[in-house]
Amino acid sequence: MIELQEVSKVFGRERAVDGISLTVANGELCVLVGTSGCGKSTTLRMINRLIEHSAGQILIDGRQIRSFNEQVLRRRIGYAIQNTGLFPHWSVARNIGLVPRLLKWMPARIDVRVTELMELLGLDPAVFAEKMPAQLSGGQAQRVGVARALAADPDILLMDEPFGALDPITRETLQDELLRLQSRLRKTIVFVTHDMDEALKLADRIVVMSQGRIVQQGTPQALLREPANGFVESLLGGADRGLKQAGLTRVAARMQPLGTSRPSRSDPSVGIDDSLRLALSLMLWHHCESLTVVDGTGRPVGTLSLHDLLKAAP
Ligand SMILES: Nc1ncnc2c1ncn2[C@@H]1O[C@H](COP(=O)(O)OP(=O)(O)OP(=O)(O)O)[C@@H](O)[C@H]1O
Repeated sequence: MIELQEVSKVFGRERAVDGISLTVANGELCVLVGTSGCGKSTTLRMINRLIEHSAGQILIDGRQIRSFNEQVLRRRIGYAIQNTGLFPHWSVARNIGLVPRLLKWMPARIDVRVTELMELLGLDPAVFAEKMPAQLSGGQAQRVGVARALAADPDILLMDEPFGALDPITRETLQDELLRLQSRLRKTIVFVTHDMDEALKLADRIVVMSQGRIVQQGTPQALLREPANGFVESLLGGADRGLKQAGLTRVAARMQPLGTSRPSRSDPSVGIDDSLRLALSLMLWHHCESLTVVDGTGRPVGTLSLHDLLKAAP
Protein backbone atom coordinates (compact mmCIF):
# COMPACT_ATOMS: atom_id res chain seq x y z
CA MET A 1 0.00 0.00 0.00
CA ILE A 2 1.18 3.51 -0.85
CA GLU A 3 0.11 6.43 1.33
CA LEU A 4 0.72 10.10 0.67
CA GLN A 5 -0.21 12.35 3.57
CA GLU A 6 -0.35 16.11 2.97
CA VAL A 7 2.58 15.83 0.58
CA SER A 8 4.05 18.93 -1.08
CA LYS A 9 6.92 19.65 -3.41
CA VAL A 10 8.35 23.10 -3.83
CA PHE A 11 10.75 23.95 -6.64
CA GLY A 12 12.24 27.36 -5.85
CA ARG A 13 9.15 29.52 -5.54
CA GLU A 14 6.85 27.12 -7.31
CA ARG A 15 4.60 24.77 -5.38
CA ALA A 16 4.44 21.93 -7.93
CA VAL A 17 2.53 19.62 -5.53
CA ASP A 18 0.45 21.24 -2.85
CA GLY A 19 -0.57 19.14 0.15
CA ILE A 20 -2.01 16.05 -1.53
CA SER A 21 -3.27 13.03 0.37
CA LEU A 22 -3.77 9.77 -1.44
CA THR A 23 -3.89 6.07 -0.62
CA VAL A 24 -3.29 3.40 -3.22
CA ALA A 25 -4.37 -0.03 -2.01
CA ASN A 26 -2.47 -3.22 -2.79
CA GLY A 27 -3.39 -4.49 -6.24
CA GLU A 28 -5.06 -1.24 -7.22
CA LEU A 29 -4.44 0.54 -10.53
CA CYS A 30 -4.62 4.23 -9.73
CA VAL A 31 -4.40 6.73 -12.58
CA LEU A 32 -3.31 10.35 -12.08
CA VAL A 33 -4.78 12.66 -14.74
CA GLY A 34 -4.73 16.38 -15.30
CA THR A 35 -3.50 19.04 -17.66
CA SER A 36 0.18 19.61 -18.38
CA GLY A 37 2.19 20.90 -15.43
CA CYS A 38 -0.38 20.01 -12.74
CA GLY A 39 2.15 17.90 -10.81
CA LYS A 40 1.42 14.33 -11.91
CA SER A 41 5.00 13.31 -12.73
CA THR A 42 6.38 15.05 -9.67
CA THR A 43 3.91 13.10 -7.51
CA LEU A 44 4.94 9.84 -9.12
CA ARG A 45 8.66 10.52 -8.84
CA MET A 46 8.39 11.40 -5.17
CA ILE A 47 7.16 7.85 -4.51
CA ASN A 48 10.45 6.28 -5.66
CA ARG A 49 12.48 9.24 -4.40
CA LEU A 50 13.69 10.37 -7.79
CA ILE A 51 12.39 13.64 -6.35
CA GLU A 52 12.49 14.25 -2.59
CA HIS A 53 9.24 15.60 -1.15
CA SER A 54 9.40 18.97 0.63
CA ALA A 55 6.68 18.32 3.22
CA GLY A 56 4.25 15.68 4.38
CA GLN A 57 4.77 11.93 4.57
CA ILE A 58 5.00 9.14 2.03
CA LEU A 59 4.67 5.58 3.33
CA ILE A 60 5.00 2.22 1.66
CA ASP A 61 3.38 -0.63 3.56
CA GLY A 62 3.25 1.67 6.57
CA ARG A 63 6.95 2.58 6.46
CA GLN A 64 8.31 6.06 5.69
CA ILE A 65 10.07 6.03 2.34
CA ARG A 66 12.94 8.02 3.82
CA SER A 67 13.69 5.14 6.16
CA PHE A 68 14.54 2.89 3.17
CA ASN A 69 17.93 2.95 1.55
CA GLU A 70 17.29 4.94 -1.64
CA GLN A 71 18.73 2.30 -4.00
CA VAL A 72 16.91 -0.52 -2.24
CA LEU A 73 13.64 1.41 -2.48
CA ARG A 74 14.09 2.12 -6.18
CA ARG A 75 14.85 -1.50 -6.94
CA ARG A 76 11.72 -2.56 -5.10
CA ILE A 77 9.60 -0.31 -7.30
CA GLY A 78 9.21 -0.83 -11.05
CA TYR A 79 9.38 2.35 -13.11
CA ALA A 80 8.32 2.69 -16.74
CA ILE A 81 8.40 5.98 -18.61
CA GLN A 82 7.56 7.47 -21.98
CA ASN A 83 10.41 6.94 -24.48
CA THR A 84 11.40 3.97 -22.33
CA GLY A 85 14.80 5.22 -21.05
CA LEU A 86 16.41 2.06 -22.46
CA PHE A 87 20.20 2.01 -22.64
CA PRO A 88 20.89 2.41 -26.38
CA HIS A 89 24.10 0.33 -26.44
CA TRP A 90 22.63 -2.60 -24.54
CA SER A 91 20.65 -5.42 -26.09
CA VAL A 92 16.98 -5.92 -25.21
CA ALA A 93 17.87 -8.84 -22.93
CA ARG A 94 20.55 -6.84 -21.12
CA ASN A 95 18.18 -3.91 -20.65
CA ILE A 96 15.47 -6.13 -19.19
CA GLY A 97 17.94 -7.82 -16.85
CA LEU A 98 19.23 -4.53 -15.42
CA VAL A 99 17.60 -4.60 -11.98
CA PRO A 100 18.10 -8.34 -11.36
CA ARG A 101 21.81 -7.79 -12.17
CA LEU A 102 21.96 -4.90 -9.71
CA LEU A 103 20.33 -7.22 -7.17
CA LYS A 104 23.10 -9.75 -7.90
CA TRP A 105 20.87 -12.56 -9.08
CA MET A 106 22.71 -15.56 -10.53
CA PRO A 107 23.14 -15.23 -14.34
CA ALA A 108 21.09 -18.37 -15.03
CA ARG A 109 18.19 -17.02 -12.97
CA ILE A 110 18.37 -13.69 -14.84
CA ASP A 111 18.26 -15.50 -18.21
CA VAL A 112 15.16 -17.45 -17.17
CA ARG A 113 13.45 -14.29 -15.92
CA VAL A 114 14.29 -12.28 -19.04
CA THR A 115 12.91 -15.03 -21.30
CA GLU A 116 9.78 -15.33 -19.16
CA LEU A 117 9.15 -11.57 -19.29
CA MET A 118 9.72 -11.32 -23.03
CA GLU A 119 7.15 -14.07 -23.55
CA LEU A 120 4.75 -12.35 -21.13
CA LEU A 121 5.04 -9.11 -23.10
CA GLY A 122 4.65 -10.80 -26.48
CA LEU A 123 8.28 -10.39 -27.60
CA ASP A 124 9.69 -13.59 -29.10
CA PRO A 125 13.06 -14.05 -27.31
CA ALA A 126 14.59 -15.72 -30.37
CA VAL A 127 13.84 -12.61 -32.42
CA PHE A 128 14.25 -9.78 -29.94
CA ALA A 129 16.69 -10.77 -27.16
CA GLU A 130 19.82 -9.58 -28.97
CA LYS A 131 18.30 -6.61 -30.82
CA MET A 132 19.39 -3.12 -29.86
CA PRO A 133 16.79 -0.49 -28.82
CA ALA A 134 17.28 1.46 -32.08
CA GLN A 135 16.14 -1.63 -34.01
CA LEU A 136 12.76 -1.70 -32.26
CA SER A 137 9.47 -0.02 -33.16
CA GLY A 138 8.00 2.38 -30.61
CA GLY A 139 5.52 -0.27 -29.40
CA GLN A 140 8.20 -2.95 -29.07
CA ALA A 141 10.45 -0.56 -27.13
CA GLN A 142 7.59 0.26 -24.74
CA ARG A 143 7.05 -3.46 -24.15
CA VAL A 144 10.75 -3.80 -23.30
CA GLY A 145 10.38 -0.82 -20.94
CA VAL A 146 7.47 -2.51 -19.15
CA ALA A 147 9.33 -5.85 -19.05
CA ARG A 148 12.31 -4.11 -17.48
CA ALA A 149 10.08 -2.47 -14.88
CA LEU A 150 8.65 -5.89 -13.97
CA ALA A 151 12.00 -7.72 -13.99
CA ALA A 152 12.62 -8.06 -10.26
CA ASP A 153 8.90 -8.77 -9.65
CA PRO A 154 8.25 -5.54 -7.72
CA ASP A 155 4.96 -5.16 -5.83
CA ILE A 156 4.72 -1.56 -6.99
CA LEU A 157 4.86 -0.23 -10.53
CA LEU A 158 5.07 3.46 -11.38
CA MET A 159 4.21 4.26 -14.99
CA ASP A 160 4.66 7.78 -16.37
CA GLU A 161 2.86 8.19 -19.70
CA PRO A 162 4.31 4.85 -20.78
CA PHE A 163 2.23 4.72 -23.97
CA GLY A 164 2.28 8.46 -24.65
CA ALA A 165 4.41 8.45 -27.77
CA LEU A 166 2.58 5.66 -29.59
CA ASP A 167 0.06 5.65 -32.41
CA PRO A 168 -3.56 5.07 -31.29
CA ILE A 169 -3.75 1.41 -32.38
CA THR A 170 -0.48 0.33 -30.73
CA ARG A 171 -1.48 2.33 -27.69
CA GLU A 172 -4.80 0.49 -27.39
CA THR A 173 -3.09 -2.85 -27.80
CA LEU A 174 -0.63 -2.07 -25.01
CA GLN A 175 -3.45 -0.79 -22.77
CA ASP A 176 -5.27 -4.10 -23.32
CA GLU A 177 -2.09 -5.99 -22.50
CA LEU A 178 -1.52 -3.99 -19.35
CA LEU A 179 -5.06 -4.87 -18.22
CA ARG A 180 -4.45 -8.54 -19.06
CA LEU A 181 -1.15 -8.49 -17.15
CA GLN A 182 -2.71 -6.70 -14.22
CA SER A 183 -5.55 -9.22 -13.92
CA ARG A 184 -2.82 -11.87 -13.55
CA LEU A 185 -0.14 -10.06 -11.54
CA ARG A 186 -2.24 -7.68 -9.36
CA LYS A 187 0.52 -5.13 -8.85
CA THR A 188 -0.02 -1.85 -7.06
CA ILE A 189 0.20 0.59 -9.97
CA VAL A 190 0.31 4.36 -10.14
CA PHE A 191 -0.11 5.40 -13.77
CA VAL A 192 0.23 8.96 -15.07
CA THR A 193 -1.50 10.14 -18.23
CA HIS A 194 -3.12 13.28 -19.59
CA ASP A 195 -5.45 11.17 -21.73
CA MET A 196 -8.80 10.78 -20.01
CA ASP A 197 -9.88 7.91 -22.28
CA GLU A 198 -6.78 6.00 -21.23
CA ALA A 199 -7.59 6.76 -17.58
CA LEU A 200 -11.22 5.63 -17.94
CA LYS A 201 -10.15 2.40 -19.58
CA LEU A 202 -7.36 1.41 -17.19
CA ALA A 203 -8.19 2.80 -13.78
CA ASP A 204 -9.69 1.18 -10.74
CA ARG A 205 -9.55 4.71 -9.43
CA ILE A 206 -8.88 8.03 -11.13
CA VAL A 207 -7.23 10.93 -9.33
CA VAL A 208 -7.79 14.27 -11.08
CA MET A 209 -5.13 16.88 -10.37
CA SER A 210 -5.02 20.59 -11.07
CA GLN A 211 -2.32 23.07 -10.03
CA GLY A 212 -0.66 20.65 -7.65
CA ARG A 213 -3.87 19.62 -5.89
CA ILE A 214 -6.31 16.75 -6.09
CA VAL A 215 -9.63 18.01 -7.39
CA GLN A 216 -11.50 14.71 -7.33
CA GLN A 217 -10.86 11.00 -6.98
CA GLY A 218 -13.13 8.03 -7.57
CA THR A 219 -13.94 5.13 -9.85
CA PRO A 220 -14.34 5.95 -13.56
CA GLN A 221 -18.10 5.42 -13.20
CA ALA A 222 -18.33 7.73 -10.19
CA LEU A 223 -16.46 10.52 -11.97
CA LEU A 224 -18.63 10.22 -15.06
CA ARG A 225 -21.78 10.18 -12.96
CA GLU A 226 -20.84 13.12 -10.79
CA PRO A 227 -17.89 15.24 -11.86
CA ALA A 228 -16.98 17.54 -8.96
CA ASN A 229 -16.81 20.70 -11.07
CA GLY A 230 -16.66 22.13 -14.57
CA PHE A 231 -12.93 21.37 -14.88
CA VAL A 232 -13.42 17.65 -14.26
CA GLU A 233 -16.45 17.64 -16.54
CA SER A 234 -14.49 19.24 -19.37
CA LEU A 235 -11.60 16.77 -18.85
CA LEU A 236 -14.18 13.98 -19.10
CA GLY A 237 -15.26 15.26 -22.49
CA GLY A 238 -18.35 17.31 -21.57
CA ALA A 239 -21.25 16.19 -23.76
CA ASP A 240 -19.37 13.00 -24.72
CA ARG A 241 -19.82 11.69 -21.19
CA GLY A 242 -22.79 9.52 -22.15
CA LEU A 243 -20.72 7.72 -24.78
CA LYS A 244 -17.78 7.31 -22.40
CA GLN A 245 -20.09 5.81 -19.80
CA ALA A 246 -21.51 3.44 -22.43
CA GLY A 247 -17.89 2.51 -23.17
CA LEU A 248 -17.48 1.33 -19.56
CA THR A 249 -20.65 -0.80 -19.43
CA ARG A 250 -20.67 -4.36 -20.77
CA VAL A 251 -23.43 -5.68 -23.02
CA ALA A 252 -23.93 -8.44 -20.43
CA ALA A 253 -25.30 -5.86 -17.98
CA ARG A 254 -28.24 -4.87 -20.24
CA MET A 255 -28.99 -7.78 -22.54
CA GLN A 256 -32.12 -9.94 -22.42
CA PRO A 257 -31.06 -13.59 -22.01
CA LEU A 258 -32.40 -16.36 -24.26
CA GLY A 259 -35.78 -17.48 -23.00
CA THR A 260 -37.02 -13.95 -22.38
CA SER A 261 -35.90 -13.01 -25.91
CA ARG A 262 -35.55 -14.69 -29.29
CA PRO A 263 -32.69 -13.52 -31.53
CA SER A 264 -33.57 -12.73 -35.13
CA ARG A 265 -31.32 -14.27 -37.78
CA SER A 266 -31.07 -10.95 -39.60
CA ASP A 267 -29.77 -8.99 -36.58
CA PRO A 268 -26.04 -8.27 -36.47
CA SER A 269 -24.23 -9.75 -33.49
CA VAL A 270 -22.30 -8.23 -30.61
CA GLY A 271 -20.12 -9.99 -28.02
CA ILE A 272 -21.42 -10.36 -24.48
CA ASP A 273 -18.21 -8.76 -23.17
CA ASP A 274 -18.26 -5.88 -25.65
CA SER A 275 -19.23 -2.41 -24.48
CA LEU A 276 -22.59 -0.70 -24.92
CA ARG A 277 -20.70 1.92 -26.89
CA LEU A 278 -19.72 -0.68 -29.47
CA ALA A 279 -23.31 -2.01 -29.49
CA LEU A 280 -24.64 1.50 -30.20
CA SER A 281 -22.10 1.96 -32.95
CA LEU A 282 -23.21 -1.34 -34.55
CA MET A 283 -26.86 -0.25 -34.41
CA LEU A 284 -26.00 3.07 -36.05
CA TRP A 285 -23.89 1.36 -38.69
CA HIS A 286 -26.44 -1.33 -39.54
CA HIS A 287 -29.51 0.94 -39.11
CA CYS A 288 -31.12 -1.54 -36.73
CA GLU A 289 -32.58 -1.44 -33.23
CA SER A 290 -31.69 -4.91 -32.05
CA LEU A 291 -28.56 -7.06 -31.86
CA THR A 292 -27.98 -10.74 -31.20
CA VAL A 293 -25.64 -11.18 -28.25
CA VAL A 294 -23.10 -13.98 -28.68
CA ASP A 295 -20.60 -15.58 -26.31
CA GLY A 296 -16.88 -16.12 -26.94
CA THR A 297 -17.62 -19.13 -29.19
CA GLY A 298 -20.14 -17.18 -31.31
CA ARG A 299 -23.16 -18.96 -29.80
CA PRO A 300 -26.26 -16.73 -29.36
CA VAL A 301 -26.97 -16.09 -25.68
CA GLY A 302 -29.51 -13.24 -25.85
CA THR A 303 -30.54 -9.98 -27.48
CA LEU A 304 -29.86 -6.31 -26.91
CA SER A 305 -32.38 -3.73 -28.12
CA LEU A 306 -31.95 0.01 -28.45
CA HIS A 307 -34.49 0.29 -25.64
CA ASP A 308 -32.34 -1.91 -23.34
CA LEU A 309 -29.32 0.15 -24.26
CA LEU A 310 -30.93 3.52 -23.55
CA LYS A 311 -31.95 2.33 -20.09
CA ALA A 312 -28.23 2.34 -19.30
CA ALA A 313 -27.70 5.92 -20.39
CA PRO A 314 -26.94 8.40 -17.61
N1 LIG B 1 13.09 19.64 -11.52
C1 LIG B 1 12.25 20.68 -11.56
N2 LIG B 1 12.67 21.92 -11.27
C2 LIG B 1 11.83 22.97 -11.29
N3 LIG B 1 10.52 22.89 -11.58
C3 LIG B 1 10.04 21.68 -11.87
C4 LIG B 1 10.87 20.51 -11.89
N4 LIG B 1 10.10 19.44 -12.21
C5 LIG B 1 8.85 19.92 -12.42
N5 LIG B 1 8.81 21.26 -12.22
C6 LIG B 1 7.62 22.11 -12.32
O1 LIG B 1 6.61 21.55 -11.49
C7 LIG B 1 5.33 21.64 -12.12
C8 LIG B 1 4.73 20.26 -12.22
O2 LIG B 1 5.47 19.48 -13.14
P1 LIG B 1 5.12 17.96 -13.48
O3 LIG B 1 6.16 17.47 -14.44
O4 LIG B 1 4.93 17.22 -12.23
O5 LIG B 1 3.71 18.12 -14.21
P2 LIG B 1 2.88 17.07 -15.04
O6 LIG B 1 1.49 17.17 -14.56
O7 LIG B 1 3.53 15.73 -14.97
O8 LIG B 1 3.00 17.66 -16.51
P3 LIG B 1 3.09 16.92 -17.95
O9 LIG B 1 1.78 16.26 -18.20
O10 LIG B 1 3.34 18.08 -18.89
O11 LIG B 1 4.25 15.98 -17.87
C9 LIG B 1 5.57 22.30 -13.48
O12 LIG B 1 5.24 23.66 -13.41
C10 LIG B 1 7.05 22.12 -13.72
O13 LIG B 1 7.57 23.17 -14.48
